[in-house]
Amino acid sequence: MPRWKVFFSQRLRWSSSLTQALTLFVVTFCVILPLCCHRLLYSYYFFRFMYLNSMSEEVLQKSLERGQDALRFWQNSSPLESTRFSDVAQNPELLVTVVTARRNEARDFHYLLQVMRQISSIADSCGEQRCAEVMLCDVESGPQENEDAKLLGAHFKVIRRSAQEQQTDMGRINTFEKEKKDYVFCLRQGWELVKPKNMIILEDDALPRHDFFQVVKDLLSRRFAVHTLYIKLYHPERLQRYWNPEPYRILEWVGLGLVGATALLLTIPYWNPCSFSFTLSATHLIFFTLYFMIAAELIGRHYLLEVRRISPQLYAVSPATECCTPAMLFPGNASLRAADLLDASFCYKGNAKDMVLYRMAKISPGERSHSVEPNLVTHIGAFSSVRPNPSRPKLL
Ligand SMILES: CC(=O)N[C@H]1[C@@H](OP(=O)(O)OP(=O)(O)OC[C@H]2O[C@@H](n3ccc(=O)[nH]c3=O)[C@H](O)[C@@H]2O)O[C@H](CO)[C@H](O)[C@@H]1O
Repeated sequence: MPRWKVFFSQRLRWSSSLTQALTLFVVTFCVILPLCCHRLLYSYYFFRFMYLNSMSEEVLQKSLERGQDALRFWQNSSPLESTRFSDVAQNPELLVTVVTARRNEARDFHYLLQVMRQISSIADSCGEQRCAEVMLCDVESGPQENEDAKLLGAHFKVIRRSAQEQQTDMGRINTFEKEKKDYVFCLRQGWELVKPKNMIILEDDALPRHDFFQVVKDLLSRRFAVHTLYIKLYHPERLQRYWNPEPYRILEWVGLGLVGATALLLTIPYWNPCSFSFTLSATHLIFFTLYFMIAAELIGRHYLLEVRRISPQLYAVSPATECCTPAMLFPGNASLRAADLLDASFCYKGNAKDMVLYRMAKISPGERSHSVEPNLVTHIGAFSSVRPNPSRPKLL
């Protein structure tokens, strides 16, 4: 064949491959995904300007209704029905301590009542024995009392920081140091009172999911748990993206792309509807790996993680991420070690207890910390009790 013919046929092949690739990208990323994902809150395609306000209002409204329901539930339930919770057994396999303070701005939402109602309804989900002993740790220090904690006093064991201790804190330390001291108090009291084999500390706006105890049980049966200072059971959804500085996520991302690309290239000859001229080659593998990686990030890693809920064994464990402590599992006597580490640091704005714990675990010899994904609790606290709030908080 003359050289000019070879040249042109090569150019034609290249340009046809390029056109196919471009068409695929445009159709996927500019048509199909925007159509499918524009209502997904944690997707890059989320139409914030159209849906954020209405979705935020809807979530606030639902939380308010759940709060009012929970209030009626606890007001109407006889203490006798739930004395099973107020008698806390010694040396339980698991103790759940819920840290609570009065929430003036979100009084009507009754976060604590919602959380305790959910815990009481899933506490028997582990088979014959109750999944955990449950305790409340009321750290309210203001002149008004924590009414929700008072109402629950008839159903659960409640421990309180002594008035004298709180007086010492008041006015002398900032909110974040006070929050840390409260947390340390609850960690130590829980341990001293019942000597549990493992402890969970929940913040009063962390609503456990239905499979909470099954997954915790599975985590505790895995070998890594023995050598762990803490396992984070929640990380904010908005920070779950691949494009975040967490090294293990990059591995997961590339792995996902490679698996998707290989599966596609191996199966394409059997179902190729448009007769694309794809064959298994390094260029195609790289192209489709990138294609799947971009798609996964744009759809939102959060939604891919949801698939893991199929079974407790599928929940992923990775090195701990920085932010937030709404739900923390302390295996063995780690709660005492964590209390000591927190006690040794001073908290202030920008250096709250979550950051301190994360950093202390990193620099303390022999200590390791982990996160589990997807989340085991839903964070329902739209209004913070330690930071200023907007009048109508948004979901993002
Ligand atoms: C979802 C999320 O990102 N939550 C984090 C955010 O909390 P938030 O800013 O959302 O504050 P929050 O109102 O959820 O309070 C966190 C916890 O502190 C308790 N509390 C409050 C006031 C007080 O004087 N003493 C006290 O112990 C309160 O009962 C709750 O259990 O920042 C905190 C650190 O500052 C923690 O890292 C929270 O996990």
